[in-house]
Amino acid sequence: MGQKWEAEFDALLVLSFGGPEKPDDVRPFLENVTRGRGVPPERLDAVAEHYLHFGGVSPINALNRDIIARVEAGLSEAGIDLPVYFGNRNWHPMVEDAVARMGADGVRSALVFPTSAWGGYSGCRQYQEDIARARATVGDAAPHLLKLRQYYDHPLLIDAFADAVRESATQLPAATRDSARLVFTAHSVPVAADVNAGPPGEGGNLYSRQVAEAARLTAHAAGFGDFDVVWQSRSGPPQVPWLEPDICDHLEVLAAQGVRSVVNCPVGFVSDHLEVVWDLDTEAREKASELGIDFVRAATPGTDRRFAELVLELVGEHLEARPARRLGTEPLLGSTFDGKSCAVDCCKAVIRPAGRPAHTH
Ligand SMILES: CC1=C(CCC(=O)O)c2cc3nc(cc4[nH]c(cc5[nH]c(cc1n2)c(C)c5CCC(=O)O)c(CCC(=O)O)c4C)C(CCC(=O)O)=C3C
Ligand SMILES: [Fe+2]
Repeated sequence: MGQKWEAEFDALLVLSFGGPEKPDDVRPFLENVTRGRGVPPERLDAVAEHYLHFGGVSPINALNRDIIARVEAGLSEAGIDLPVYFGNRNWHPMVEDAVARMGADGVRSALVFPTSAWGGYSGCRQYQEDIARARATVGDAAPHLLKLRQYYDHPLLIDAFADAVRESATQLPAATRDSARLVFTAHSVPVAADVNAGPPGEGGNLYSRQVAEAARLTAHAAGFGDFDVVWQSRSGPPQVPWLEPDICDHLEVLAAQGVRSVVNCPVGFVSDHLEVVWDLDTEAREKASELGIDFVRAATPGTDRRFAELVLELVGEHLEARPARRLGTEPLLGSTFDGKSCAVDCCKAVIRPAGRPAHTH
């Protein structure tokens, strides 16, 4: 069985978002991210500050290299000879360069592991577009690329989050630990993008539905009955509605209800990206402290050994036709060939020029 797979796929590409690795990278990186997306310049200045606060270095590339090292170790332990490549949408190593190198190395056909677990435009379809663009750029030498599926409810991911929730709760002061409120966060997106998320005619909101389901599964596994799902890291002009409430506004509501401690689980992020270390560990923590709330943030799963095992399992679904292990019931999509979308208009982009109101006549 392994032979059949090794004949069909001769490499694995880890496809991610990318981030700056020195101060001079920050502006060009942000321009790549926001080209044509209507993010106001004030927001870009603020986000540039966040990166510069950390010396102009995003944690994301190093975290992805760690994941790749563990995946390579797992593959070699399993006796699978499959070289792993690394490419990003927005910063070096760029996916176009990775795909060019794969072609030059004689790779004909490869699997692609995306570092986003989710459906939706930003979390899924845009990665399909990256694959299609990279193949088009490289031309005839480009390998065929099969993107692996969404994995937001994989038991290895949920277990890693649940252990992290339990572990971070133990860091709360004994006096407020037992009454702690569990608050999940994921990256906000425009409401219109969430409405478009999923195949047309299947109810929409695929991203927020998957986030809600992952939160429920994690809370249950961690032994919490009550929990909230809120959002973080909004951008875009103020008149465009995004998923709400924001974590910081929600902390005010919780404080007014008498909540004295919060366990925050960034269920929407696989690693400690800048959004985690800035928007949560800096801004939300400061807000909580102003409100007199004890605040702890659960670890992300990227550094957990189970995350590399998850990558190997997804690869094994193609190697050995293993059934997809999952805990949830929401639609599970996102695996397509050569950057096609899952369906016509699946997770369609919402492009609106900066500053223009949603409805004009
Ligand atoms: C759903 C989602 C994920 C999760 C899925 C996935 O992982 O892909 C994600 C991940 C990430 N987003 C990241 C960074 C940024 N996202 C931005 C802007 C935006 N994100 C959006 C959504 C998402 N983003 C959206 C709808 C926008 C508006 C503009 C647009 O429609 O594209 C901007 C522009 C400035 C700002 O407004 O913040 C930056 C710098 C980084 C790297 C962080 C690091 O360096 O560690 C990562 C992993
Ligand atoms: Fe983002």
